[in-house]
Amino acid sequence: MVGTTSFVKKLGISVMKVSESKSSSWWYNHHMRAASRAILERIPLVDLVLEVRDARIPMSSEYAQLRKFPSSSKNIIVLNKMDLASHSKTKEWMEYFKELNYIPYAINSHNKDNIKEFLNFLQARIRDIRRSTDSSNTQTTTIMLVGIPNVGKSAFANSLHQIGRISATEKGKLKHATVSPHPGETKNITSFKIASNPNIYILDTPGILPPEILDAEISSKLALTGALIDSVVDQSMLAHYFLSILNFSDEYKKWKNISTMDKKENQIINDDHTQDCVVQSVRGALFQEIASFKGKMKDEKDMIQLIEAQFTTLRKAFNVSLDSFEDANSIVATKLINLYRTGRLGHYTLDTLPRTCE
Ligand SMILES: Nc1nc2c(ncn2[C@@H]2O[C@H](COP(=O)(O)OP(=O)(O)OP(=O)(O)O)[C@@H](O)[C@H]2O)c(=O)[nH]1
Repeated sequence: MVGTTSFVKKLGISVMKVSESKSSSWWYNHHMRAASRAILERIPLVDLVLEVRDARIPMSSEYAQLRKFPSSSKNIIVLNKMDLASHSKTKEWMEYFKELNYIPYAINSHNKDNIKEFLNFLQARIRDIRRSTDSSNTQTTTIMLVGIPNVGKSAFANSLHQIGRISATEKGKLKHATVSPHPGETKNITSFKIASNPNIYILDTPGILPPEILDAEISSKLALTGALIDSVVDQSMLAHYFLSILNFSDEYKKWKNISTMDKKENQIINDDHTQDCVVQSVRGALFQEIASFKGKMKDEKDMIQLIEAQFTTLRKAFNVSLDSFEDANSIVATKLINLYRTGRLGHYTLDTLPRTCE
């Protein structure tokens, strides 16, 4: 992955639509400004801040506004969506954050056991804070979740609320945060009880981005992981970006057996359009294109040729048969990105650890 970073820069891939990239701060509307102000006002008042980041981009998903506060033992970095990131890279990132005196914790918000372990860790942490601040008699602790859009704050808040040790009536059958694959769905700060005696409340907050993101590579990573609304992103360029990452990785090598299936089986896959069969078909198509590639990955022209060949094969794999080349490519791109975002095309950590940068 180290080589990909500079290569993607060389390719000059810009995933932002031209009309959008011209206007600065296009995502920072007055809702986000107001929410950002409300969050910043509350941070000094809460007992603990959980900064939720996306484990696939542990650095690029930083909640930059937290830098306005002195680094504090109150802050924990939650690397959510660990199920979508490279397991070994997540471990390395955890070590890196520990070296910087942060408290990192990797999690999959959809995994009950993970959430139970996290709750135990959280309660131990709260006991420590109470002891050190001489507030052991305090009956209520308030924790705030902060983060950029779509990192899974609401899914995390819901899971903590559902699994937390509180009575069934307190769980309030109807109370849950809005979870959505689209960024910017959380509009207000909402409180959820996650433990009783002593009480712990968690505040779910709207996702906030910095007013400007000047680095094209960071915006590509934010777009690919779903932190930016898709309407401002060129889906075809985003798919190019993803394919360049995939082609440089080792993930596709696991799909070798799919591509060696005999033609009859391939035919069945192409006729069957259940999600699993489409995924197999896509993996096989991507592997085959890379396996038959004669050029050099590090050569920009060769890489672009490979990606274009992959787009053509993917039209078949996704069963897209439109006459217009642009429409077909944009459908392929959208479908490909969806598969990546649900983890069906491998596990990638897109950020490179600072000490291993080229
Ligand atoms: N695979 C996986 N998906 C997750 C995880 N946590 C959340 N998601 C998914 O990520 C998407 C975004 O989750 P949300 O909880 O709505 O994210 P948010 O940070 O509250 O988003 P905003 O409203 O933009 O602030 C949803 O489709 C969730 O189901 C996780 O640990 N693993």
